[in-house]
Amino acid sequence: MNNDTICALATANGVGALGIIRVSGNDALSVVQKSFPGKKLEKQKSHTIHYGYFMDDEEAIDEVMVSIFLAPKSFTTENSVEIAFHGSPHIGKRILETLTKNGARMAKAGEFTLRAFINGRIDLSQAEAIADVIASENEASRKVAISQLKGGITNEISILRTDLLNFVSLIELELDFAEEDVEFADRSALKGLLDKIELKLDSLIESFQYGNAIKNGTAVAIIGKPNAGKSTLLNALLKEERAIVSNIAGTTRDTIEEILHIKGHAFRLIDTAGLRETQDEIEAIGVKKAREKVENANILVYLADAATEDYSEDIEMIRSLQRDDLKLIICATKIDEVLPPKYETVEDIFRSKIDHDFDFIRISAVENQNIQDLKNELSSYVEQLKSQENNVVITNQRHFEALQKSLNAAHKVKEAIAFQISTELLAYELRNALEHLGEISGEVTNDEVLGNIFSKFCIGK
Ligand SMILES: Nc1nc2c(c(=O)[nH]1)N(C=O)[C@@H](CNc1ccc(C(=O)N[C@@H](CCC(=O)O)C(=O)O)cc1)CN2
Ligand SMILES: Nc1nc2c(ncn2[C@@H]2O[C@H](COP(=O)(O)OP(=O)(O)OP(=O)(O)O)[C@@H](O)[C@H]2O)c(=O)[nH]1
Repeated sequence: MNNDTICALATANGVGALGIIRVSGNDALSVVQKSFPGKKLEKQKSHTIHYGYFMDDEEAIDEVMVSIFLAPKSFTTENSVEIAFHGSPHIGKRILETLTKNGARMAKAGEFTLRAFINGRIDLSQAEAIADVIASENEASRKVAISQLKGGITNEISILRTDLLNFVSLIELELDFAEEDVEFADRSALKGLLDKIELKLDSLIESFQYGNAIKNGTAVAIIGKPNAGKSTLLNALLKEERAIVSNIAGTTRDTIEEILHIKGHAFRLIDTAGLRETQDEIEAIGVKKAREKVENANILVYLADAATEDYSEDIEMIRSLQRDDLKLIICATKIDEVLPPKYETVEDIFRSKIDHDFDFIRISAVENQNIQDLKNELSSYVEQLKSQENNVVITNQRHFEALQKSLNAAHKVKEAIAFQISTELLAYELRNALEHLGEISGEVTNDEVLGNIFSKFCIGK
């Protein structure tokens, strides 16, 4: 690790009452001292705050407060200084320029947190939790991020790792004494441990569904034939919400999403850009576009006009879209236009033709009938994921993948035991399981993974 002294704006880039610049590294105090002549910073105690003017040569840039954190008692564990200035972006820029002249360099994205990780203050899952805390937008996401920051996942996993490590040592001992044909590691005890580990990993892996709902929201696709009432329903759902329209990069195509909050959880109502095109085009795109829309959705809300007679196309569409992990809600729309017996028959038609669980709701978007029922139904999807929740919820794709790989290796160890495959293979898969668990806390890692994680941080974090 290099010992450069780094600096960056820690607050958001824009006008504020105050702005804060952080400086971290061996020379943090002397770098700031050059511009803060009033007080001998080296002589001050850690965690003290000092008043004065920040100078560029003879020129006073701003009246500031300087806070000192002496190694190892700082976020990065290095000497750190924070400069709180009047929140003008111009002043922030002048101070950073001066610090650079004084011998600091501008920090890269995530570099403060990277240092906190490399210097052992936090593990990798905690570093990721910091990014999640910053990104949290509601109580649900804040709570899981803080629990992860406090070491939630690492604690769960380190117990499993310790037990596994124990067996790895015994198995390696067997390999060392291969000639003698002894068994140090009790196979049935190992199998017992693996059962326990599989259970734990299974439940952590399962929690990712809820974690994902918290972190990214639940994706809802609204599909139906032209004129079924999709736009009208969307407007009815979003009535009291300020619709946030976002372009999500990285998906195969541009999708527009409108965010709907129900009981503290976010639902992303997915719209594919360009779906509302001319009539010809809608017919041409049909199933293909609908499939793209539903591909990554958790819930499909299918709208069928209660006033029509023939539902064969709707049924065909639903059949071609249905998947086991997709919650299906069929809505008979425009019920204000028909008499009750009619929508009873609509439900019967769908019930007899679709061999997939679904909820059926009759709505009128125009008269705002039963829109709340639909919201409740959406909400119950998340509530039901939550009820499977364990204490620790996985919200991170990287952790999810590491847990899956570890579970896979655990399965293979069990196979190796059951079929009495070589001790070498057993040791190999055990180490594999261990290594994948270690990836989560970063005990096992590589530069590419680190680069990937920290480059996504903002500058100054
Ligand atoms: N001003 C300021 N506020 C901040 C941060 C910061 O860097 N600066 N943080 C940055 O993310 C977060 C808090 N995280 C921190 C973690 C550890 C230490 C620290 O100095 N720990 C020492 C001393 C602890 C003590 O005095 O009890 C230590 O643990 O040794 C500081 C901030 C949020 N608020
Ligand atoms: N009576 C009644 N009319 C409705 C209702 N919902 C939608 N409509 C009408 O049905 C027509 C089509 O509604 P849209 O919301 O544009 O339907 P859509 O599915 O978005 O249509 P496309 O954009 O062509 O796919 C409009 O004239 C709406 O006013 C409803 O609940 N009751």
